[in-house]
Amino acid sequence: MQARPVDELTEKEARAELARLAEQIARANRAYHTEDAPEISDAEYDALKQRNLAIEARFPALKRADSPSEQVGGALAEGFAKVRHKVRMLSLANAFEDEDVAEFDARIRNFLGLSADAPLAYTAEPKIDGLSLALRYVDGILMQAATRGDGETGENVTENARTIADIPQRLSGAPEVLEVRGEVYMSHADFAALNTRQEAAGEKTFANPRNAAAGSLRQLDAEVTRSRPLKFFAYAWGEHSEPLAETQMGAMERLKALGFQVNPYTTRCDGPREMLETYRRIEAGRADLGYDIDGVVYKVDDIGLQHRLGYRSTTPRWAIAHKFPAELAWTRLEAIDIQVGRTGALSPVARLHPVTVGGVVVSNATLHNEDYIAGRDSKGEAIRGGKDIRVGDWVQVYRAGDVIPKVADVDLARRPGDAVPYEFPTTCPECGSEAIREEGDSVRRCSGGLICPAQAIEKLKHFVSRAAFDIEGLGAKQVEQFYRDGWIREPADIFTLRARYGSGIQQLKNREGWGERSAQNLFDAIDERRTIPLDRLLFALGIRHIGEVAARDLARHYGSWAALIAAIDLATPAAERQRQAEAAREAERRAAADEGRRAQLKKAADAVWAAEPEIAKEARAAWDDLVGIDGIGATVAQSLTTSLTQEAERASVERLVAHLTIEAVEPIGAVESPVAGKTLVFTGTLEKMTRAEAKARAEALGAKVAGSVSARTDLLVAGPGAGSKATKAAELGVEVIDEDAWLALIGGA
Ligand SMILES: NC(=O)c1ccc[n+]([C@@H]2O[C@H](COP(=O)([O-])OP(=O)(O)OC[C@H]3O[C@@H](n4cnc5c(N)ncnc54)[C@H](O)[C@@H]3O)[C@@H](O)[C@H]2O)c1
Ligand SMILES: [Zn+2]
Repeated sequence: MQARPVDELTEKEARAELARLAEQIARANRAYHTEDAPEISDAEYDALKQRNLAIEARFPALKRADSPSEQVGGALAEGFAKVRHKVRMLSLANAFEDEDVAEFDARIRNFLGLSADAPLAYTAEPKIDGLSLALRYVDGILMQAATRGDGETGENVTENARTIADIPQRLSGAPEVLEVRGEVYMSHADFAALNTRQEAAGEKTFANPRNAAAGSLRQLDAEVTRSRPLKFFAYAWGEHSEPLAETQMGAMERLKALGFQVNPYTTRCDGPREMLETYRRIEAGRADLGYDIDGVVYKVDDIGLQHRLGYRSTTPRWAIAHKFPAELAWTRLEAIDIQVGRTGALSPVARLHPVTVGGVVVSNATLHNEDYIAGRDSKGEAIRGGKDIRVGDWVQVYRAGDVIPKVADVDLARRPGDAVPYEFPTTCPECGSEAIREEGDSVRRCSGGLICPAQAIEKLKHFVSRAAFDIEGLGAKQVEQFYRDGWIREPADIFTLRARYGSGIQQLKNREGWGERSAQNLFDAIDERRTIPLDRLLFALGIRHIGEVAARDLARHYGSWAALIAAIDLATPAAERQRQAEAAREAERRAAADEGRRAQLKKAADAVWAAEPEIAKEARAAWDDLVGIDGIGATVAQSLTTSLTQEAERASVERLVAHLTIEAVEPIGAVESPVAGKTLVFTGTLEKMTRAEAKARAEALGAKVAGSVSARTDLLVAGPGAGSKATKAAELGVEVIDEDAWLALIGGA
């Protein structure tokens, strides 16, 4: 799907899109970081993050409280003890183009107040595609190893780390306290051998070396980790009782002297030109390294400057990851299959002649939707120069350290003479119901609803998934089996399973794969989930557009299931009216040629509301309240009201809820600091740091920095030459302090 250019978005569209992006990114993070099983490609993920950043840059006011640009990694997996990091473990900002590197240099000079020709050195080193690990040594003895987790708290994997040969158990000549950080990874050869062994043993194989490394390190049984050939490169440090060196290069040498592996391709560079040369050299040697790298990391060499530059919410200002472009290959498209998803979406899947892309054999790829196959985007505009995709075509497959590959291009010169345009089905291949494509939707959907077995099964799978009810022993496979046998047709049936079959556990025992013990465990696991937080329940229902983030927003707003349902019922007539008004407006918009007429028609559409005084005030208020929730918006609200008031669907939800105790959800906490939550203004000349640096420090401590003084200002930091702002602050009774007092307040220079 071709996304709309960010600078064409209206504020309303931007808000809705930020919500959607938060959703998609949260989901990808969970799959990738928590479950080691990514669902989208890295390139696709990076594109989502970039777009989110671009929209936030254009509409700073719309930035969400739970913005993905403020988060690192994913939730911790269950079963590990938690380790709170003394120094946060962060992510890296990305560069994709050469210009981004020059800009990175310019930004740093600007921040530090350095002229364009002042010397400024960097290091360039391969970005290892593994997972980061923090090793804590006290008096030279390895005491603790922790994964990054969400950056604040990681998983304790000490015993697992002790099994890795590259990780020294003892250091001599190290500072009293030293936390060494680096990347755990697996070589290509070890990865291939591991997959062969896994396959022979009938165990799951890994999609790529990164997943294999992450899955192997994060094992509850360290003996499993021992059997996996993991390696480790050191490249950073956390808490340390004395400095390692004055430069990044020096620190790497010191780490090497202490007995760590450091990457031999790390190079000192005198500026962007040398950085790009090093990037090209590392990229050219990539295939011969024997392990995966996904880019080059540049870091300011001078550690003193690194300290001054400091951090944004999730990334250091003094480093950036320059990513390699995605990997591509050509192969033949053998067939197009249609899969039916949870919301009835018909998704076309390309069956490919197997081809190796970036070290992974690819035989399926997504084709997105019917427009994509036809060579159009959702607006009807040409993509790929308008080339359609046909069975028999040679297609370009695109992958970037990822799992679901895509078809990016078609070679018309190699198109077989008898190839015909693909005809997208207009009935559901699973249940035969009509498949409808609504105005403005790029996806065709099966209209069968709950009678469509594909939708019912996908809904159930979603219901029991990790982020939803997470019922131990009831995975996708079991759900399919239970559905086929007619034991579970809808979520409520899960909670009556024991009542219906429990007395005769015999029945379950007689089935493939179930014993007395596992049946009993399943019933117990189900009982454990009879109490469920409201947000999880909402997410589990699998309503279109309601992902984890929207579910949490709704749960926080309404507090209880009863309040939510009451509000929805109340808002529904208004929702319907709104839908009609929008449909009218949309139809007119398409008909209207010129501005004047459009305005006239907009008025007419607005009149739909005006002409309906019987839509009670409360309905309107309930609707406004719903769409007013930060991050919800009309699309989510419509989906929620439509699905929860649709008769069969509502009945099914009511049957489910009757078995549950639903818990309220608490709001999130904030950073603790003397300026957290306060609004600050800087004015005059600061002498110890640039304005940018001061602002960054304040924001890192949870303060908001405003450009002008108002009644909402809590504190004015005024350097010499402060003018009208200081006067205004005095008038408003706002507290004014100087730079030294400011430094003292935030804990020194
Ligand atoms: N496919 C998906 O669904 C999905 C989801 C989430 C994240 N991702 C991928 O994960 C990455 C984003 O996650 P991220 O927050 O870990 O950011 P990142 O991988 O872009 O950068 C930060 C990480 O780089 C690693 N690193 C490797 N070599 C390094 C070196 N020499 N110096 C410093 N750091 C080095 C560290 O582990 C560090 O935490 C991206 O590549 C993204 O595409 C993919
Ligand atoms: Zn169907």
